[in-house]
Amino acid sequence: MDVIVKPTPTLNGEFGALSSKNYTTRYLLAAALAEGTSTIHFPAHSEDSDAMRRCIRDLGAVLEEDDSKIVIQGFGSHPRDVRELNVGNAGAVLRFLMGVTALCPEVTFVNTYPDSLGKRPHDDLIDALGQLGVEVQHEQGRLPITIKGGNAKGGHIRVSGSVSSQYLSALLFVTPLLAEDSTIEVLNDLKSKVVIGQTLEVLEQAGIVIHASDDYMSFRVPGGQAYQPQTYTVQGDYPGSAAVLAAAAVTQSDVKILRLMEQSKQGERAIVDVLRMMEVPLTHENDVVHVQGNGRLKAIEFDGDAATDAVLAMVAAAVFAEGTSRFYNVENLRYKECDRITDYLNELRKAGANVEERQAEIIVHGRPEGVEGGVEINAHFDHRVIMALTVVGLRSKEPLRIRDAHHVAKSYPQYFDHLQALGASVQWVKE
Ligand SMILES: O=C(O)C1=C[C@@H](OP(=O)(O)O)[C@@H](O)[C@H](O)C1
Ligand SMILES: C=C(OP(=O)(O)O)C(=O)O
Repeated sequence: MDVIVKPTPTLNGEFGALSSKNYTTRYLLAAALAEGTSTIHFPAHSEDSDAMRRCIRDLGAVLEEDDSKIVIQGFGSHPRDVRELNVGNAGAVLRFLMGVTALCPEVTFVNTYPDSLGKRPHDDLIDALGQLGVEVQHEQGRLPITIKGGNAKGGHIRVSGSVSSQYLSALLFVTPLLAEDSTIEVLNDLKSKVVIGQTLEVLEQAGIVIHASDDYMSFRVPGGQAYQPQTYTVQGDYPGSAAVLAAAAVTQSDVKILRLMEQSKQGERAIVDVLRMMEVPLTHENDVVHVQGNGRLKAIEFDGDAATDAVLAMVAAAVFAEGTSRFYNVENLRYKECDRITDYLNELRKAGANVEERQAEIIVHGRPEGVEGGVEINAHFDHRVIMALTVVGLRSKEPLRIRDAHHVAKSYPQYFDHLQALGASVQWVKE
């Protein structure tokens, strides 16, 4: 399915933010790893969170869900012996479960998105699992991947953090369940470091003890622990909301998004500070972000690693800013659903934006007068490319047609409904 995005001068209205993808995947996993019954209120519904639901069910968890909560009977440290798992296109789900299946005799993760997740590297995690005595079969570090676990006991593990924080999160989820204590040493840089704060927060809520250094570069994990069944409540999602806030920033708007916690550990809450630095009129009080956009924005410089999943939305806003913006320290955007630097900037250029790339930087020469539009956009299987190009389309002179926009459902299936409710001219069309 494609979406046609037409120029839309004004957006008005309010709605509750979608539920956080990162917290939903973590709570589902923590509940599955507990023996006993856990409840998760307001879990996210999207392809990625559904992938985690499907896989923990396959591994032996029992799930019962109604409109507002999911009740999970976990399998504790004894997942069922399954042959295959299908994580769809969900990177975090794959990596977390590659860790957990170190407890299983033999599981194959199948490759259902060869052009997206199928291209992403997992070498650093494969290497770390090898240090735990887990045999991993793989295609040059990529899917399909077979994990032959069952013998992992714990010990000293070194893992590189220079490509993704998800490898470290995977180890933090599984090592507490191993018989012996573990120490984890992070080599090189740790990208998306703030996300580790979310992992540690959830582990602590599940009663797991981890001793982390202040810089998150080394960890001591006592073995033989048990996840406690818990009641969790999922907070609103900043990465998805960032795109709607960017849309409000580039139009004449009066838009409120509710349920966005000021004290959240989601790094992407930086969208609020970034838009403020761009001089977009907004407030953030009582978990409500209120944007009263006037369409005028100022260029900024920003370290994107702190807010990795909101950078594309920030860049989309910068397309219309006065001056040149620079988003630096973003190399790991290249290892996501697509190459979010080269592929994304190619699509932005098609739409008429003036952008430049470096290996680890995106540079945007703003065009406050608007961009031409009138072209077809390749989504590259990437929900965040789809959301960001939609922001650009709202302020293009001619409509943008975003091909295969249904991939937005990876994280935010209601994105276009929410925008329509605000008055955006967006319309689904069959190919
Ligand atoms: O741990 C997680 O849930 C995630 C970590 C981040 O990935 P990287 O650590 O690869 O940057 C982020 O982009 C992804 O959407 C979710
Ligand atoms: C990169 C993302 O997800 P994942 O790595 O889990 O596929 C994302 O949601 O933008």
